[in-house]
Amino acid sequence: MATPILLLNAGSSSIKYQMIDADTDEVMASGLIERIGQEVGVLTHKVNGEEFVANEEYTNHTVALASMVQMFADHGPSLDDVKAVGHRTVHGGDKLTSTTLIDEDVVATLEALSPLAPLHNPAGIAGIRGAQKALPNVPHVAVFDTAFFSTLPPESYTYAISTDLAREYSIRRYGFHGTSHDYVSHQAAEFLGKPYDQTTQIVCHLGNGASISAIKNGVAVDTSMGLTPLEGLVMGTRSGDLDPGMIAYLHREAGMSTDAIDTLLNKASGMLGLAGASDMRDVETAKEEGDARAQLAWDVYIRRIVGYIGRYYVLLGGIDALTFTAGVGENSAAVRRDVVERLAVLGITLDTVNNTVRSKEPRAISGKDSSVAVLVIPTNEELQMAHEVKAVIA
Ligand SMILES: Nc1ncnc2c1ncn2[C@@H]1O[C@H](COP(=O)(O)OP(=O)(O)O)[C@@H](O)[C@H]1O
Ligand SMILES: CC(=O)OP(=O)(O)O
Ligand SMILES: [Mg+2]
Repeated sequence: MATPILLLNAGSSSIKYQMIDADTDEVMASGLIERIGQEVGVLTHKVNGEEFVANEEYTNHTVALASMVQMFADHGPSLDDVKAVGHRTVHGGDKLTSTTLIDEDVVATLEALSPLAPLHNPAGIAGIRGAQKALPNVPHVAVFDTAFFSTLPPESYTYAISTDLAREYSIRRYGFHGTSHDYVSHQAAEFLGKPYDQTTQIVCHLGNGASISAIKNGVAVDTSMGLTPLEGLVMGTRSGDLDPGMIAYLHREAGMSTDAIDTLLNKASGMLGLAGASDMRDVETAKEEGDARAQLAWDVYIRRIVGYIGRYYVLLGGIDALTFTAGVGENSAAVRRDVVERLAVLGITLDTVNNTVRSKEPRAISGKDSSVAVLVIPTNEELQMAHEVKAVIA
């Protein structure tokens, strides 16, 4: 007996997937479809140590999912044995706050919330529709990025605007990447050998999208993303925090429509806007070659992270662990170095040798004299989702 679960993590231009046996945590297959919507997309399917690659035009997520299904049919494992499909779902608003069986009402709610997660919810819905078509006879389950942050206290989730308006439009801070913050913070406590509910920590999820969370004795109390996944850190293509006055200013002075401003801040800002490249590897290379734009982008990126760590350190009254995760956090030793170097005032130090070791395992990179454990922990949103889906279908 096994409980194979298919997990889909749909992004704006990509779909990551894994098939996991939720009884043993064994990864039965995994894959990535990139550059959806571009002329040539890439589908990489991994099974039994073998890799199969397809290059096709994936005009949209529905087409991409159909190709994924074909990959499973051609190279296995069979989708016939799948017991359930889990969907990473970014914005559940104030109605959908925990892992939920998907029905038409749930899809309608996600559609209504699309303006609050314009890069993510439409992709998630397309993933749900495509997978429902391919696997019509199994439960489909939504796992929400926001769920982990349902514990934020009012002083953290409240924006200082009219309470009536906020209530009418469900305007509050929700937080995202919760599946990752949840998984990684549990791994961090385990790594330290401390009970989760006695561990106070800061987790830096630095991927294409990026967010930081503050977790006090196992309870999420603050996070850098807010009403939408735009607030907070500087990201690949997103600005993160800025003066909200800029929006009206751009509208009036630059004649930009609200849609144009939304696109600017979500898709053409961040590292892309500052350095001309959204991928941190490209920015790092350009910076090392002396590119002044890349250097400035890097400095703005690091400063924002350091500012949030300082803020959360004070709000939490000190921490046990500071953890880096996701694409940049797991792989960029230079980002970790430049962040931790600026935390010396808090007694937090780095082991510069351990910091450069590459590994897929959780590891400590703090200096011997560090007041806080500094960790690198690979995230695994799909594994966390598999456990949550299994619990819902049980
Ligand atoms: N070796 C590396 N050095 C620096 N950044 C890296 C490295 N490998 C991956 N990245 C960064 O990780 C990002 C993707 O992170 P990921 O967590 O997969 O994001 P997402 O889930 O949002 O697609 C890439 O855009 C890239 O900038
Ligand atoms: C919510 C979010 O920003 O997700 P991602 O990092 O996958 O874009
Ligand atoms: Mg991600």
